[in-house]
Amino acid sequence: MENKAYIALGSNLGDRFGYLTQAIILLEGQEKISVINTSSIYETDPVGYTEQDQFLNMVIKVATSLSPVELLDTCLDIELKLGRKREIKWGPRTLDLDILLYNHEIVETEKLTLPHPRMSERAFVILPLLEMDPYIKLPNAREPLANDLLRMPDREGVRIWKQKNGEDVFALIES
Ligand SMILES: Nc1ncnc2c1ncn2[C@@H]1O[C@H](COP(=O)(O)OP(=O)(O)OP(=O)(O)O)[C@@H](O)[C@H]1O
Ligand SMILES: Nc1nc2c(c(=O)[nH]1)N=C(CO)CN2
Repeated sequence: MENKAYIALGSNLGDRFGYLTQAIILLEGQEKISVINTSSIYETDPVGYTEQDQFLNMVIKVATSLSPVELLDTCLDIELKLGRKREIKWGPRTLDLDILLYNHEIVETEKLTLPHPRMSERAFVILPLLEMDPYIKLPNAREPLANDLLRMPDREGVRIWKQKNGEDVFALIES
């Protein structure tokens, strides 16, 4: 499990907390994935398509022996298992899993882009990511990601919903 990846989770339909929890359990249940850290959970105003309910968002860090594309396919499978339907672009969803970073790799294919192309514009991604790794820098970036947050107008739309206490990865979803 030599590779490290960050995955963003989002849900704004139905039992939002239940979907995030199930996603983490299903990821951890994969033989080639181990969840090694989780952020707090944030409640966030919808971005892009704004006529929809608030999201719960969080970021997790995994160790994996899957390739980036295999990890993406696993995430897409889990989205489907948890009832994801693709209807409106950027619209409501039971579960969204986006791979933010995979080691320091840069990938630009039709199926997968790494780092995730919209991550540095999204306070609902950057805040939970910085909570876990405050000095993180994207591959090829000149400045740490924290500097992007300072320039961001929508960070007021991101509030802690369930604070992570302690170091145990599963403390958050078991409490
Ligand atoms: N880093 C990535 N993580 C997840 N999916 C990606 C990534 N790069 C490209 N994709 C592709 O994006 C496709 C569409 O993803 P999805 O429908 O979840 O988009 P979205 O979540 O609505 O919008 P956004 O991509 O802006 O978050 C996926 O099927 C996948 O092939
Ligand atoms: N607050 C918030 N807004 C969004 C989100 C999300 O996860 N959280 N996901 C989107 C499509 O990926 C579009 N807009």
